Amino acid sequence: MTIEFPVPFAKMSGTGNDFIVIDHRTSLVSPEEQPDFVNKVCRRMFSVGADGVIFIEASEKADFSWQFYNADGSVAEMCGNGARCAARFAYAKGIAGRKMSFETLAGIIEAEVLDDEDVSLLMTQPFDYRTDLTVDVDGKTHDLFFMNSGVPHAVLFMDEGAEIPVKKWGHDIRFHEMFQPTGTNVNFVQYLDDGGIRVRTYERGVEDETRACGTGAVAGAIFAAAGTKVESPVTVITSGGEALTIVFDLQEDGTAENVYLRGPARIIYIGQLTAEALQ
Ligand SMILES: N[C@@H](CCC[C@H](N)C(=O)O)C(=O)O
Repeated sequence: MTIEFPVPFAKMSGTGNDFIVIDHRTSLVSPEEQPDFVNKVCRRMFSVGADGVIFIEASEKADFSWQFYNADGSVAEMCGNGARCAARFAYAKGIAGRKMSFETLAGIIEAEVLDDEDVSLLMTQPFDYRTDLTVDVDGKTHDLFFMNSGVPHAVLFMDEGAEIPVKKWGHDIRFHEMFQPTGTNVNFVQYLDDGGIRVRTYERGVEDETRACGTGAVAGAIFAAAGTKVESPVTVITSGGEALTIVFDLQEDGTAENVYLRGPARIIYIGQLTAEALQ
């Protein structure tokens, strides 16, 4: 194994979506080792446990670059909650100032660390909108909306108060043939009385419901606004009960421009991974 132990890291939480963030400007884990390393350190109860791992790397085009991994060791192009954590980490470590930009596989993200623990992100432009799809779940046909807000997202609107088996339905849709070979994240959206929405997300690469998903909140908010039931800024209540704010310019055709995602990014603890974290 080409891993330089101990590996310093920060455990971070973006509205309950939790990550291990590693300053990797000096290489500690070789690229070939990274998927297995991630898979092992993300195991809850046996290691640190997290929804993903973020390696902060040097960049020639921006303040830094990142490599984002889901808990299962798969690479994702973007992660909204992880991006807020990466920005807060970079600011805390002096890698970037309050206002920064960083490279992701989805494109350059601009971020600003605000006065409190909040971070605001200018997201990449969503694309691949589909509003003509349906899917059969639990013996019923549901309208399904789709976009790529950095990563692929399916969105289903559910009645308020409906019991939603997120893990089962999410899994079935994530692996549905219409989304192969890449698969999709799956969001279940409910309108709230106060004008906001609740979004519960089944995440690809975690293969379960997570406590929050930033790019999923973006997709849910834009489709909800296109359906004229909410307006930007949209407050999204996540599965973990915390709020994200999505700001965007809705276009006449239902697409969105200038999409911002704002919410907390907390440094829970810092530590050092030993080789035993991989056992
Ligand atoms: N939790 C993230 C999304 C992470 C990537 C996703 N699981 C995928 O593989 O597409 C977010 O906050 O956006």
